[in-house]
Amino acid sequence: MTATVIDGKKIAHALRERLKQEVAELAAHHVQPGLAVILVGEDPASHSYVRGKEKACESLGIYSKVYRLPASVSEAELLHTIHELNESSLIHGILVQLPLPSHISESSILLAISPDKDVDGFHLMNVGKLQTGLPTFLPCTPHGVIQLLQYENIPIEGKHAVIVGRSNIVGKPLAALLLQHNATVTICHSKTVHLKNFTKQADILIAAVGKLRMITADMVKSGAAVIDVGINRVNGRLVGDVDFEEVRHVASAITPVPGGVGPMTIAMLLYNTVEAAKRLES
Ligand SMILES: Nc1nc2c(c(=O)[nH]1)N[C@@H](CN(C=O)c1ccc(C(=O)N[C@@H](CCC(=O)O)C(=O)O)cc1)CN2
Ligand SMILES: [Mg+2]
Repeated sequence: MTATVIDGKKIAHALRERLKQEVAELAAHHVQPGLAVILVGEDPASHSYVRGKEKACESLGIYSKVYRLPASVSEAELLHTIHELNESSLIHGILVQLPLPSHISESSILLAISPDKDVDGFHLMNVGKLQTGLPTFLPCTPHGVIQLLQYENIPIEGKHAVIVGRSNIVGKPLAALLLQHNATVTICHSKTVHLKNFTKQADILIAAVGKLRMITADMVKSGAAVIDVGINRVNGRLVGDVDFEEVRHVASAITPVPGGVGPMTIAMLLYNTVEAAKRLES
């Protein structure tokens, strides 16, 4: 078997074209969606993602403002900036790029963002809504994964989805979303004993660990759909958590890195920003 390679760039592009039209329709009603991004510190990867977000907003006609703050910024200063943005009529979406420096409490910062502007879907109120099945902003990467599966007509209902990784930004919210789509969901993590016994059962296998090529062909059931959320840098090159060249001969569908899930993360952020503007301006 040779897997279909899922082209996340193409699917993200199609979504962005749809959003561009929506932004134009909003402009006709004198509404311009606005996104504020707060970036703390000098991490080069975070700077690169934020530039990607800025450029994506520009290409759609979304207003964006980036706050680039030094790693030494205090939690109080950060909270002050968020409180101002909560009140700003130009801003519909607020995002704090993660990770934050260790002297700042991530949970206090995320809790300060107005849930109505929380386009990452990380505020506890929105985390609770997702768990409860109430409408809310869906976290961008998990939502992107669902979109990829749906675009490729990969069935979710009744399927066994195995997620390797239990982070708050990918593993846990993705489990909630897959459950909403009636999958049977297993979450594995670094302390899982006999990981392969679980991954081998997956109809949909999601790798979100951040460990280079940790999913090898012998861990994958023949015909499974394999989604690689991993981002690892090797000598400046990006590599996922899945041994792509080997696993593509076992899976029925597979996402590459780069060009798989990554572009969808930004597309879903744009989607949430447009949604936020529609809700706040209606
Ligand atoms: N507040 C948030 N912080 C972080 C999030 C998030 O959703 N919200 N996710 C990640 C980083 N991230 C967005 O912030 C992100 C990661 C990767 C990509 C992407 O487009 N990847 C490309 C390759 C890009 C490259 O060459 O470096 C790909 O995979 O094809 C976009 C966004 C952690 N923090
Ligand atoms: Mg990718």
